[in-house]
Amino acid sequence: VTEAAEDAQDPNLRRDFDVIVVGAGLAGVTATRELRAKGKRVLLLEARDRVGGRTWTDTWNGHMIERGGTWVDRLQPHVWRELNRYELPIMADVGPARAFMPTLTGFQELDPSVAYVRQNALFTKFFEDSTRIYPEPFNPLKRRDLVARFDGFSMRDRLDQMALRPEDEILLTSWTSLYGGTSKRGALTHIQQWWALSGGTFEAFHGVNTYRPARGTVSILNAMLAESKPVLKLNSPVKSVVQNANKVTVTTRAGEAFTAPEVIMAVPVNVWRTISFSPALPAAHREATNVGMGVTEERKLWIDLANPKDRFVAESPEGRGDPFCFMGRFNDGDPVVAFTVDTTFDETDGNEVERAIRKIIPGAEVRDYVVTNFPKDPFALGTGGYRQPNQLIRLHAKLQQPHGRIKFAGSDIANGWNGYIDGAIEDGLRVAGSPTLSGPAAAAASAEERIVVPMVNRELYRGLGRR
Ligand SMILES: Cc1cc2nc3c(=O)[nH]c(=O)nc-3n(C[C@H](O)[C@H](O)[C@H](O)COP(=O)(O)OP(=O)(O)OC[C@H]3O[C@@H](n4cnc5c(N)ncnc54)[C@H](O)[C@@H]3O)c2cc1C
Repeated sequence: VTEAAEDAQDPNLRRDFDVIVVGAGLAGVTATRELRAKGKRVLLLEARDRVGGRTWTDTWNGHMIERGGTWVDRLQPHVWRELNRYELPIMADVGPARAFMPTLTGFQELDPSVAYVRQNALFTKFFEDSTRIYPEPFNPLKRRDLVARFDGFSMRDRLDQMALRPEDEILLTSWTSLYGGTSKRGALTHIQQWWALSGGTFEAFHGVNTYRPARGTVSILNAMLAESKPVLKLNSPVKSVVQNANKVTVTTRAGEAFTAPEVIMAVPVNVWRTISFSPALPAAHREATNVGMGVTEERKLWIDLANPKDRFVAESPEGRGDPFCFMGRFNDGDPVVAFTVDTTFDETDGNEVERAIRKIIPGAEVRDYVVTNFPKDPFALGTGGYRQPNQLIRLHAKLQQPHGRIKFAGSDIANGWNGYIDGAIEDGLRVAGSPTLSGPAAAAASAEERIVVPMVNRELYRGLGRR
């Protein structure tokens, strides 16, 4: 059968492709679009019945909710460029009217701008070396020598080194635990790089959690897929990937086999260990997937609170038995979003959930809630990527290396906003051989103005509050 004759066939019946992309998250879909633009015949295999992976726009009790990744920002040039390219509208959270912040004995209610000023000073000190060790923040190993000095540090080590007054330290550990799973597990260099990517200011570091696609993160994926029209097979979890000198055979759990000279694995690092590779993965890849790169503690809840009904934010310190490190309602009428990394907390028990919120806000009343547990999901096995101490220098560059005919992609191994939507898109570009953005190119993408950007006041808590 000639290639032209094959192309005339229904592409859904093809078994042989130029590239097989495994995983239809933002990295896999970005890579697919780029390869389609280069004229490649691409098969995109996705385990779930939906695209998007660790982003998941859903409807719950009449609300559009994001069960995974949500916020995007101008400082994240890869996603910003996509929003502009497809003219996808964004919205800004209005932000909280009240802040519940931890004290040594409980919580106090503060004006959000007061909480913001306090945290600003503490975060700025926490991050004081960050822009120096990351002079080119999209190139994490540019100053390998400087980064090496911090590579073994956890965020807990940094807190210990700062020797803060206890009442100050507890204003930081909601964040260091949320991002790392625990402050001890999370590498200091990872969050330092995010700070450098934010330009080294608290306004921007906090502010990257302000805007979100008004039609959901799924609107980015749908726009990319509509443009590139790959052969997409949902409900097709890949079981094995076998390569020989000429081609790779990818077999699904249902026993369907497909071949291509090149395969892109755009599944989470933590999932690699559940797929059989022949020959076996290189040592660095095996280590990464066995130790884990996606945070394995985090669960995200959307809560219908009958009381209070207003906009608020609440933060809890690590290790004190207050399970929701971060929660809040940022728009009138929205449900409350809450994150927990407390592995002793049973978020499936509604009484426990209500009790935990009442410790912060007496009289809180839970009407209903929904939990998303990506760490328990076999196709995620974790939430956003976040390295552990000593992983950056030892593993990062190696994980981007191909294994024969197999390439790897994903936010978990991205150079820039690793652990974010932007990192997934960046890494999808990289693996497809398309240019990624840094330096002046990143600045130009961030300056794009084809979409309307609601004005926010970045001097308020979480950079919010309309001007
Ligand atoms: C709770 C939570 C909150 C977050 N908040 C933010 C935020 O506000 N802003 C932000 O920028 N980022 C956020 N992130 C991070 C962001 O969502 C991720 O970094 C990004 O979506 C990862 O994209 P990816 O393509 O690298 O991986 P994934 O989205 O995980 O895509 C991998 C795909 O591979 C598929 N797959 C897995 N195994 C197989 C298999 N065996 N066969 C076939 N397919 C398979 C999966 O189903 C999935 O579709 C958050 C993440 C979580 C979980």
